[in-house]
Amino acid sequence: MKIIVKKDYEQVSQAALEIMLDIIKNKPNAALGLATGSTPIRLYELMQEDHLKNHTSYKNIESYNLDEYYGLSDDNPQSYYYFMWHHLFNKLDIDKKNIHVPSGEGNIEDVTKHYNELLQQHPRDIQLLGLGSNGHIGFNEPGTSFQSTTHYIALKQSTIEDNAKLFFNGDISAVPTHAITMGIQEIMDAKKVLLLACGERKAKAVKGLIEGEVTEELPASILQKHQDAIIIVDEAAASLLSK
Ligand SMILES: O=P(O)(O)OC[C@H]1O[C@](O)(CO)[C@@H](O)[C@@H]1O
Repeated sequence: MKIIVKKDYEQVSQAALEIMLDIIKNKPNAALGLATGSTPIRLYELMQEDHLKNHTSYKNIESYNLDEYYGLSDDNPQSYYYFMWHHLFNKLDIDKKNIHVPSGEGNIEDVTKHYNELLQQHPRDIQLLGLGSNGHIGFNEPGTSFQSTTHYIALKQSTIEDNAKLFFNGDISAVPTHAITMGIQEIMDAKKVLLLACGERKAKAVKGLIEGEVTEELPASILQKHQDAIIIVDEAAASLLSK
């Protein structure tokens, strides 16, 4: 694992941009594993700015998102599909048919089977990740098997509380209690993994991820075993690291 500590959120986002652009420019048909949450928002803005200024092409880029709330349709402003359009895709020249987000509706078995098959057929060149304050990646909550593939999961109360900030007026009662998430095995299948974490609230999970034992109780710790994982954190998120 390569650990990069940057001063603040802006510098974390700039460093992440360089890594993303390196892939996109060198492989115009790259498959990107993308994430939601508040952390990648600035990175996505920078990608949009770069596209408008430098015309980096996304015409043949494919995207595969980590997760979706169960019970929300694509056009629900609180869905992750909508989030991705709003924060990233709307300003890129990406082909709509190359955008993939697990469906938050329909028969759970069908939805998970379909996404599993899709991921098997399209290995990701990079997987971008945020980090839950409880150490989750995607919506793989503590206790999820490292062998998991796409599945339906009940969100922990702490995740519901953390994520309420992205809902209208921070309304916790509006946050769905379940989600469909890419599994840990599928995250590990990506050629490169890029995890971003900022703020003091993430410091404990960052310490566990980097210095703790590899355990299903802290899902992100599995990244210690990935052959090309890059962790970029700001000083606040790095504050509990011993070196
Ligand atoms: O970046 P934030 O807002 O702290 O949130 C991270 C969250 O986003 C996600 O990446 C959603 O997929 C989860 O891993 C986590 O719940």
